[in-house]
Amino acid sequence: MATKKLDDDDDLNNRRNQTIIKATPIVATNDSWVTLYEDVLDPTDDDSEQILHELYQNLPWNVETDQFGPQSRPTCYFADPECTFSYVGLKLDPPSTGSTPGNNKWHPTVQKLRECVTRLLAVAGPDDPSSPSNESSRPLLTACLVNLYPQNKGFIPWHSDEIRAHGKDKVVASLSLGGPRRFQLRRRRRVDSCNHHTEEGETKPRMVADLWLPSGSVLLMKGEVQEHFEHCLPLEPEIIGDDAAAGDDAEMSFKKRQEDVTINPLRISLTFRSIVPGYESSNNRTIATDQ
Ligand SMILES: O=C(O)CCC(=O)C(=O)O
Ligand SMILES: [Fe+2]
Repeated sequence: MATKKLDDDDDLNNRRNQTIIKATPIVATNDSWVTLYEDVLDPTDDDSEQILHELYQNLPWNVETDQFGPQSRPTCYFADPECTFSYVGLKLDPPSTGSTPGNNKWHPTVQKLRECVTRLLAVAGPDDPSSPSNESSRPLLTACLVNLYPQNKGFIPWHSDEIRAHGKDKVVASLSLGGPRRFQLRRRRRVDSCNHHTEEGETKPRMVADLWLPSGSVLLMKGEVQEHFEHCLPLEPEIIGDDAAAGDDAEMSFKKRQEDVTINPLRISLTFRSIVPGYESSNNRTIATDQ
């Protein structure tokens, strides 16, 4: 994707293709993997900035209403035929052309990014157990929920993704554009038969990760991650620390800092998913309520 401008220059293309993608394991147990891949898109290439603004302006954003009310950010959904995503009382179907029901209509840029993330997961390494196996003949990434976090707005509260339709690999691979925005991951709490809260791995700290997702990175969640963990993307408070209460100088310096730094910058995430075509219709499932 980032090589678009270099199409006529094989030498440069070759060099770019050798760019090192940094992989940081965040969770790696026998059934759950969370890995952050950085520099999947080159952040120094203005392409990622251009793609961010193209998607921001051109995608058909919509604030969906789920069982808890209007969602905390606009989204839009692309998917292969019959790849319905049902979560929190909401059913998202693949876009259709209108006259041809079920005809898939991926936005061309989202489609190119799907190919880019598919390539990343394919080369993530056969020795890496977090690398999805995709033994079926259909594409691994069949759907994409795109999330918009407008500047100083847009967040996602603590939740686990509803992945019952995501097949064996249970892949959610989130490509970040813009930002950075904060991402937190913690162990899930469960209520036992006596109505007591219990935590998975009670001897370990509950919070597992608290990091900033850089533009051009991909956060892969795979396996039983949603079963054992929950995640969120909070909004940072606009006033940090005691500065506002600490007198004129501090207030001035805070205002200055605000001019220099956008605390919650515009971000778009493309969450590519391994939804199995026909799963929801053939299972005629009831809607889960775990977000
Ligand atoms: O924006 C992200 O990277 C993750 C979004 C998310 O948690 C979701 O769509 O379920
Ligand atoms: Fe999520």
